[in-house]
Amino acid sequence: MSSLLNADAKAEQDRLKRAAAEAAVTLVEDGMVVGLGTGSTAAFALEALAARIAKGLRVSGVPTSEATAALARRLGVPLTDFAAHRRLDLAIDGADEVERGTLNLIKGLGGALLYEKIVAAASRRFVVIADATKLVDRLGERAPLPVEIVPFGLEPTLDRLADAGLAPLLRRIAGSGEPFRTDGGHAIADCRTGPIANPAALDRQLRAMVGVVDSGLFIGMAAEAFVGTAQGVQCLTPQ
Ligand SMILES: O=C(CO)[C@H](O)[C@H](O)COP(=O)(O)O
Repeated sequence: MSSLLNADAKAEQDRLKRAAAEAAVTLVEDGMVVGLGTGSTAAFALEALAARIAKGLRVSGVPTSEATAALARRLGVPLTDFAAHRRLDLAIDGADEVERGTLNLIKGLGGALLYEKIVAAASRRFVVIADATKLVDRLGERAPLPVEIVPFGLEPTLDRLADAGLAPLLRRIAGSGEPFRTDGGHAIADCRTGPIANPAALDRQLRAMVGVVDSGLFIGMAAEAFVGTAQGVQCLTPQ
């Protein structure tokens, strides 16, 4: 019974993710170079983009992960890279938490935060897509904060995160027992922060730590968030 309820809730969440993704993909114009996000919501956006390409839209995409690149190839979405395009017109990506008002984000539970941040930073317009469960009053309320770290010196870096009160847990590939590695070859520590009072200060503190590559905090980067709700898709802008 409860697994049926869970299946229903998951189907509804997927419906809202898809609706948000489809709304964001309407922003894509002919000739654009688009940053392609990672995760289940971003996969719905890729499907919507592929459907428009099948009808004649000409675009190319820069993927934020090998998984997204593989899906894009399967769906027939042409890929390009930063060597050919230093600036992207638009990037569309999911998020683990979206803070109401600021549109600051936690990203990276899918393990692609560094490449996602590089793509978002290189884009003229960065658009977030999410279902309503991702909206929070304060970042860190529900999701852990992923922090990407260099494997060399992993243990002292984890100690540094623990000394900062962040209770880091290493992300592991389910079942294998091996530490998870990002496409860039780094490890990820998921940190329990609780509600974060000053995300910009925490992001600065983390990025200043030896051994830390980047944090999953995306501060002041999102221009809009398309959020799928039971009442329809809301387009939020930073207040
Ligand atoms: O940051 C991410 C991957 O690194 C994803 O965008 C985030 O985890 C959301 O995933 P989903 O759309 O599957 O809920």
